[in-house]
Amino acid sequence: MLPTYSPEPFGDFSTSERRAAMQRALRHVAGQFGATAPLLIGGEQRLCESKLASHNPCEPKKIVGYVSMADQTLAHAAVLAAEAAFAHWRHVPLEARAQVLLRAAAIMRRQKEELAAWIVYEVSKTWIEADADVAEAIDFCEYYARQALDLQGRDQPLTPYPGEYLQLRQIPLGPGLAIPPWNFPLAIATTLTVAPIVTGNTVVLKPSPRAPLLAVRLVEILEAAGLPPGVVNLVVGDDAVLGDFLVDHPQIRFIAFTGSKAVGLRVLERAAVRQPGQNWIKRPILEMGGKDAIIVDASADLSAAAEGVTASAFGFQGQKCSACSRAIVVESVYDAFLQRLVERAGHLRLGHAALPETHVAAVIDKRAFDMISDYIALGQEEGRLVLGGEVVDHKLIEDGGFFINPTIFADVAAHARIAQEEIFGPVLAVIKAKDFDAALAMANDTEYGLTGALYSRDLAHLERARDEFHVGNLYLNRKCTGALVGIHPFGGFNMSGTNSKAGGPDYLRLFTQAKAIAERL
Ligand SMILES: NC(=O)c1ccc[n+]([C@@H]2O[C@H](COP(=O)([O-])OP(=O)(O)OC[C@H]3O[C@@H](n4cnc5c(N)ncnc54)[C@H](O)[C@@H]3O)[C@@H](O)[C@H]2O)c1
Ligand SMILES: N[C@@H](CCC=O)C(=O)O
Repeated sequence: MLPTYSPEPFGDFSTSERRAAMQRALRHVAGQFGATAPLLIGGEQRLCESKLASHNPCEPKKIVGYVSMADQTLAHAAVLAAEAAFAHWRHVPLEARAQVLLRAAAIMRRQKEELAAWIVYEVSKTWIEADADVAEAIDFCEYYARQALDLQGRDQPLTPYPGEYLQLRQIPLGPGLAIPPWNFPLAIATTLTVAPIVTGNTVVLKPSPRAPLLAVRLVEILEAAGLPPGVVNLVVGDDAVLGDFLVDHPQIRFIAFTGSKAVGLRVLERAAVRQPGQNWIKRPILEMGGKDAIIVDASADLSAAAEGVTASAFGFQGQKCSACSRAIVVESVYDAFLQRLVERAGHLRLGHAALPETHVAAVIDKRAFDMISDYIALGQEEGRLVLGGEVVDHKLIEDGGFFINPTIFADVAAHARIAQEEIFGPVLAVIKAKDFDAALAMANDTEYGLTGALYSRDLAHLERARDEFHVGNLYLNRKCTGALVGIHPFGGFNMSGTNSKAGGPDYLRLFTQAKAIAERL
């Protein structure tokens, strides 16, 4: 019998052993820089002539590694491999499928620092953020292994009917796509891949070209955990070449996507079109962006609120869908809160992700750097700069890293562009509300609805937030990032996606279809 699920503890880097282990892992991984990883199709490693380089955002001249790049012929081969593997994988006993996830979790646990080190270098997460990414990947494997045994290991209860033997079975869908974003390169690649396979589906995993190496690591781990050939196939390449091609492919049955609103909506539209030879309705599972707000009311503990807003806005450089990008503060405490916030966020240290003392490191790449810089320029017109703002010109930094200071604009109007559009960087808009009602209305007045938080000691306000704050993940008197698998099922409303609730009790159901069987006795 499996022990009860509980989330993987976070690394405690205050101990000298853990710090030394992480330093060793960083050196070990740096020693492997520049290697070329193959694609994996039908269990065969495929090295191609064209290669994608993955750069360290803190030192972009350093290439962390290369991955072979697929063209459409190889992408097609990957879909056919997933289709072929489905014929046998769907019949592999559930316990054996769950075992693969449990073994993968055990391997990840053994390689915890090494995986975190790859994340530090590939996407520029600080130690604690990288460690949390690995812990979440482990949690997804452990949690879904148990959930699958619950969902598919027994027939679902039905109302008895005289003279009939009744069953309701959850069966897999078929071969599908897993399309993760770059910002949780291990955790989200893991949830989008292992949830479908444990329920008997097969997968073509197409990671973001901005962070392909952790997907390579994931596939290696799944192979080492005993996953048969073809059950997960890895293709990496240009979005313009592979994106629409894979989404449109007639043999694809479901698309598990996490990323931006624009791409999510594109996937949704294209998936709705029936292609020649396609005998099913494709099932899109889409988790998209956010414009998440933290409300601070007149009764709030302002120091706790400043701490929570700082962590939510600037953790991983604000590059989380859950990041707080709007602090909505009631007039009577606005100045006092702002002062505490600026003081708190002003202590954040900008630096290389590989250094343990760093709080905020580089953003993912030049494209992100330029886009965030444009929003900072716009913020100068739309608000009053109270922290940061000067974009650190990457040319001025010796290694050319894409560093941007934590930036806060105060007195931003609720409908300003920096208060409505997802910036996905370390930029926070602080908005004044005349009272709690106005604050709640502003918080809900966006096209998104992913995370939100309220800092308050007023029981009536906390109750109103439970009822009226329209977000998929609501947090009361705590930060709005850091959902834990099995504890805070994650996914939003409105343009934030289809509310799939990764790490929740219904998630696996999205990768199955229900078959009702009645036998006359
Ligand atoms: N709601 C969530 O759970 C969640 C979690 C993490 C990130 N996000 C969101 O993801 C975004 C950041 O990630 P990103 O920059 O990688 O997003 P993105 O939309 O640019 O890319 C997401 C994935 O889609 C792929 N892609 C791009 N064009 C495609 C196409 N035409 N067809 C198919 N796939 C295509 C990318 O290569 C990548 O793998 C932010 O908006 C963030 O809020 C949401
Ligand atoms: N699940 C993560 C966010 C994932 C999006 O980037 C959190 O809860 O902070």
